[in-house]
Amino acid sequence: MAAMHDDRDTIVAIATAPGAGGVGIVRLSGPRAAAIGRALCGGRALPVRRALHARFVDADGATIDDGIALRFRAPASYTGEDVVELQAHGSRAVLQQLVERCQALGARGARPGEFSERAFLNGKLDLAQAEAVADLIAAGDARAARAARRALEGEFSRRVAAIAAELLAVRVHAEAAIDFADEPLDTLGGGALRARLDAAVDALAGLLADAERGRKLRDGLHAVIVGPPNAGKSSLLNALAGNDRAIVTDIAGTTRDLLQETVRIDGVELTLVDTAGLRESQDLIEREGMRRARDELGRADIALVVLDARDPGAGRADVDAAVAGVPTRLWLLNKSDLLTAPPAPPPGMAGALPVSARTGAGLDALHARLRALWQGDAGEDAGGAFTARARHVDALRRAAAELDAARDALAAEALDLAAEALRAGHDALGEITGRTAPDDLLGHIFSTFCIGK
Ligand SMILES: Nc1nc2c(ncn2[C@@H]2O[C@H](COP(=O)(O)OP(=O)(O)OP(=O)(O)O)[C@@H](O)[C@H]2O)c(=O)[nH]1
Ligand SMILES: [K+]
Ligand SMILES: [Mg+2]
Repeated sequence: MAAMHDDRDTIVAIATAPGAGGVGIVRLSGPRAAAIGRALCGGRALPVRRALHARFVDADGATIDDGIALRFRAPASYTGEDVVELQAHGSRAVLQQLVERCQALGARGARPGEFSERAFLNGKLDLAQAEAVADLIAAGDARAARAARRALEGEFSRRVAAIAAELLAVRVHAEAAIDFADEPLDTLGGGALRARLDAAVDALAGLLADAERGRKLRDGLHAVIVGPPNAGKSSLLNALAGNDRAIVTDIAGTTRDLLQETVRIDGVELTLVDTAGLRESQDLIEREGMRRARDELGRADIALVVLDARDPGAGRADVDAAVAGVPTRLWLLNKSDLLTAPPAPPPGMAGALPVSARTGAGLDALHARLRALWQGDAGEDAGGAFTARARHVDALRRAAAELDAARDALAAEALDLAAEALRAGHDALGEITGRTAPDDLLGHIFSTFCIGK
């Protein structure tokens, strides 16, 4: 991990959210933070970790505002550097003047996420923990916030690090055995080696499953609405979202492009994507729409399959093929308002729900079904759940593939191949905590943070 950099510049930003508030905070970090803070407080030295009530003054001593100054000495601060926080009245004009005064005194405006980036570079947080800071700030409900806290506290990182350490040990053992290639592996502790690798494979599989749940906790569920033309897909999107975003007409093939809406149903964040109806068509635009629909299904947690309740078999073949790979499929028999008797459940559509996008009938049952799915998927908050990101899941999957390769290589007594796969698996895990993350990935991650964080 990088050592602390005393040659770094000192950065400044407003740390509180835009808009007026009772209190607003300006944060400084870097070697000149204490000196700049002192100058702003009219030359009064800032005590460490104690509140100082002070007047904040400009260059000619005129008061900008009065408030509280707090100083943290490196390395015992959020960034690991000298940090000063100025709490003033939460006026944008006041906070901006304080920032400008800090800049005149030698600080530089911080880039988005730069405080967290410095915390990462100074070893205060690993990358997954820094990402958890951003996830905590963005958490939409208490459960997501608790899960982000757990990731921030290192719950996720510790499990990654434990597996990484195990892989390193197995690799060292395998590399040592390469020098004795004439001897059978079993006389060189091959059995123990395989057992350790098997245990690491199991631990990684468990972590991957938890990270996939954590990804859903963070991102919500991704539901794609599909079905034959005119079944009422766009009408259903509008009914669930409570607006009229999607164009609805009685012309088959109305929807061409993907249309996305984020809705919150019983506390569950759901991304809904409306798609073009699936059918044989020579129309170029419509075909491109269907291609996009199929593509989108590749990212779906749930397919909401909308069928016309009066003829649920119509167009089924295209739809069944398109949703075959989606983890969860929910069959909706729409336009149930046009039926005189409840529809008989069609074959192969266990648990099909009659609904009506027009009258709203059955939508409560659909909400309940989605909620149950969410709880089954993301897990009840029984403890241990942590937030994770798609990039973490991806890295864990790559690590798992490398471990499989290492296992095969060990079985074939190809020790050099096994060692190579173990190294690649170890590197994939290192991307999660940032140990082996390339600079452009780091830059990308921190640039998505807000300024002042
Ligand atoms: N009676 C009744 N009509 C509905 C219902 N849902 C949709 N419709 C009607 O069915 C027609 C098609 O609705 P859309 O929502 O455009 O259907 P779609 O599946 O998005 O159609 P495409 O985008 O063309 O594939 C419209 O005339 C709607 O008013 C419903 O629940 N009941
Ligand atoms: K239509
Ligand atoms: Mg439509």
